[in-house]
Amino acid sequence: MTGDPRIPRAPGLLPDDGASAAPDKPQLRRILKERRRAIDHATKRAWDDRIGARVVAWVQEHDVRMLGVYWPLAGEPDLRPAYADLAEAGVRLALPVVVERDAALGFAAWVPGEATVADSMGVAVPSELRMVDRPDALLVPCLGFDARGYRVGYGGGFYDRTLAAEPRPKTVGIAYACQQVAFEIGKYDIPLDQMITEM
Ligand SMILES: Nc1nc2c(c(=O)[nH]1)N(C=O)[C@@H](CNc1ccc(C(=O)N[C@@H](CCC(=O)O)C(=O)O)cc1)CN2
Ligand SMILES: Nc1ncnc2c1ncn2[C@@H]1O[C@H](COP(=O)(O)OP(=O)(O)OP(=O)(O)O)[C@@H](O)[C@H]1O
Repeated sequence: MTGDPRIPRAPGLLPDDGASAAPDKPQLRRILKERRRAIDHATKRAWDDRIGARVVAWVQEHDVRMLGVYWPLAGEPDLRPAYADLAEAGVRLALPVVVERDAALGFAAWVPGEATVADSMGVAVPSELRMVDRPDALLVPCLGFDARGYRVGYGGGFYDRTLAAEPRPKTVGIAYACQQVAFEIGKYDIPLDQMITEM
């Protein structure tokens, strides 16, 4: 995936060349959250539209029956308009649910427009939980990612644990291009199949 033209080098700080001293993970998470916060509202809306259109095209190309989506948290790309298009095209959707602290994520069926409530972690989940099997493909929100598709998340390890069990679902990392960084890979890290950004 190194050669994917949709994964450009992020400009500025933290070149993804392995040459500079890597900041630690908490520091890296702070930097990445700041970068995301610095994106102005109109730009974010335009980027989210582009990412959403690419997600719809990817889902159609890969014949996905059930897609694990995410409800946007703190500056993550908001792809809810694309979710509505996908549902209309017959794709079943599911939202991730933290069932236990140190476990894989669960997934609950969700239809756009259906009511949600904030769970104990502040993440929106369907008010009425209809749990389903792990979807055949997942959109994975990334706080950071590298050229090989490795991901930095919020640190709970939820997606890593979710992807540990075979057969693995297809995975598409979702992030803005400015979130590409170099970092040290942990032993549980599994690279994503593909990244989709606005670039
Ligand atoms: N949109 C979205 N949903 C998701 C995830 C995610 O990364 N993004 N998750 C991926 O694992 C799971 C939830 N995991 C979470 C892990 C940590 C924190 C957390 O530390 N939140 C901070 C606030 C973060 C911020 O404001 O930037 C906090 O509560 O203090 C939240 C959710 C399932 N759902
Ligand atoms: N497959 C796994 N089995 C057991 N523990 C795991 C597994 N994957 C991750 N973990 C645990 O989760 C912790 C957090 O992982 P990491 O720092 O990679 O989180 P993250 O990918 O940034 O977060 P998240 O996936 O929640 O967004 C790891 O230190 C590890 O202890």
